[in-house]
Amino acid sequence: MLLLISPDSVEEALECAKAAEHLDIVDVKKPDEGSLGANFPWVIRAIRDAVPADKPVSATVGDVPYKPGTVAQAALGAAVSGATYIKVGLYGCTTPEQAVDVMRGVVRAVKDHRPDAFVVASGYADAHRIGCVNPLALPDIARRSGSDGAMLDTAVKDGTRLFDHTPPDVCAEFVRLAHEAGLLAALAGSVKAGDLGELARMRTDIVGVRGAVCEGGDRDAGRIRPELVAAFRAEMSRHVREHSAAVAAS
Ligand SMILES: O=C[C@H](O)COP(=O)(O)O
Repeated sequence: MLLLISPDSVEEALECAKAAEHLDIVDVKKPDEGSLGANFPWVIRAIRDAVPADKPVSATVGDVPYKPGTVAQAALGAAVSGATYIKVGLYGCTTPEQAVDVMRGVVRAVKDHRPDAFVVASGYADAHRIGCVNPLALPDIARRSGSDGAMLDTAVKDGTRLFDHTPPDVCAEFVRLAHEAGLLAALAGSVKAGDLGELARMRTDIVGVRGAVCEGGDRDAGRIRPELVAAFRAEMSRHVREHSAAVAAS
């Protein structure tokens, strides 16, 4: 299970860099522009320069509208700026067809520039609150568009969490469908250390967090702290080890 951490600035990325040994992916976003808010190209570039070269940088392209051309161009901007994971929040897509349209444009724009980049189609666990595509439609959207991964986050950061909207059995089905389609499955949404057992058992590939590694658990007012990243990682590794031992014993 990989750990993705989302700083909102170069300063926070430097805090992440202090905990580099405990994380796998540094994810650039701008939370004040939405759950998957896009940051400026120069911030992505500066964060790429600030974190160790062996840590991939991910960037969110935004909570995007159904405008395939606009989104493809934005995704290319993120890739040109140094991100190798490109995450697109399919906020304005109300049907799987619209979402596939958007993601096909993104895949082409990004992979023409950088074939080894990793494109992630992101939906929302609380899709019912915003009227976008259903969480379980995401793996097929990612597969049909040639994306590399499917992800769920929460659209509304109001204290409700991934499992409040998409219970563990539905998340497990999401992961199963993603794996069946040959994709990586990423889950986020105010995930806390107490969720890691479930996430390990369902064989989640990437867990994305911000609030849980910020001071006071506050993703807005709190800042990312390296010691919280280290503690979260330790808990994650413990659950992965326990799950592997249980599988080996069964
Ligand atoms: O991609 C991960 C998100 O930044 C998750 O943020 P959160 O844990 O504060 O919901």
